Amino acid sequence: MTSTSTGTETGQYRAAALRVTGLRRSFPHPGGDVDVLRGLELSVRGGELVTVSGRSGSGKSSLLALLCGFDAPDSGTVLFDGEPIGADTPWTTCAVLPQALGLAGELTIAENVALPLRLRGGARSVDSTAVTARVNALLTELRIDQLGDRYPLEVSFGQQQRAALARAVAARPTVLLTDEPTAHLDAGTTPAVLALLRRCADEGAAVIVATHDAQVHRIADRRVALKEGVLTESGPAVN
Ligand SMILES: Nc1ncnc2c1ncn2[C@@H]1O[C@H](COP(=O)(O)OP(=O)(O)OP(=O)(O)O)[C@@H](O)[C@H]1O
Repeated sequence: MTSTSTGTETGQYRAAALRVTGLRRSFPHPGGDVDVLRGLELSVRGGELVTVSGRSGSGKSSLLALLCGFDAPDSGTVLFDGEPIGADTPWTTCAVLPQALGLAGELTIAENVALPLRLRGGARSVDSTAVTARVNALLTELRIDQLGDRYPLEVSFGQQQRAALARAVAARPTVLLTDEPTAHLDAGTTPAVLALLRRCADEGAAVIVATHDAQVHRIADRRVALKEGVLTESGPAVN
C-alpha cells in the first residue's frame, strides 16, 4: 500500500474525522417550532477528545442523534472522513453511547459488547478468540466482568451504561459519540470510564462527549458549548 492510498496515511482522517456544516434542526410544537440547532458547525480530528456542554434542553442529545444518523437534519451535512453517514455506515466508522443506551434485551451483556465485532465482516472480521479477549478486557476495565452472562434488565442502569460504552468502543470506531457517559456512575467507577474515553482518543478516535460533568471536561483537548443552536469554543480544558 502506498503512502497516498488511504486517508489515514495521508493524515486526512486526523485532519477532520468528523466535519459538520450548517446543521439545522427544528421540532414542531403547538406553541411554535423549537429551533434546536441553527446552522451548527463542528470539526473534530482523530485523536481529539471534545466535550460539548450546554444547559439541559440546549440540544446536546439532538446533536448526537443527528451525528450518528438516528435523526436527519432539516439542512446541513455530517461527514465522516469526507463521507456522509448512511444506513450501511459500519460501527467501525461511527459508534454511539446514547442516553437511552439501546442494549439488545435478548442478548447478554457480553453478547451485546461483542456485537460490533461479530458484525464486522470481510478483511476486518475478528476471530472468536479475539472477540472474547476484547470483550473480557473491556468488561474488566469497566468493572462489569462479573455480569457478562446476565441480561441487561438483570443489572443496574449504571452497569448497563458501562456495557453500552464497552459495546460502542469494542470495534475501535473512527468517531465515538457519547451522551452523558458518567451520569449514572459512582465515584469509584468514573475514573475507569474517563480513562477509557481518553485512551480511545489517544489511540486515534475522534471522541465527542456531551456532558455536564466537570471531570470529563478536564480530560478534554477542547471544550465547546451549545447555546442558542450553535457551538462556541470554550477553550482548552483547565486541569
Ligand atoms: N423528538 C423531539 N420532538 C420534539 N422536541 C424535541 C425532540 N427531541 C428533542 N426535542 C426538544 O429539543 C430540545 C433539545 O433537547 P435535547 O434532549 O437535545 O437537550 P439536551 O441538551 O440533550 O438536554 P439534557 O442535558 O437534559 O439531556 C428540547 O427543547 C426538547 O424538548
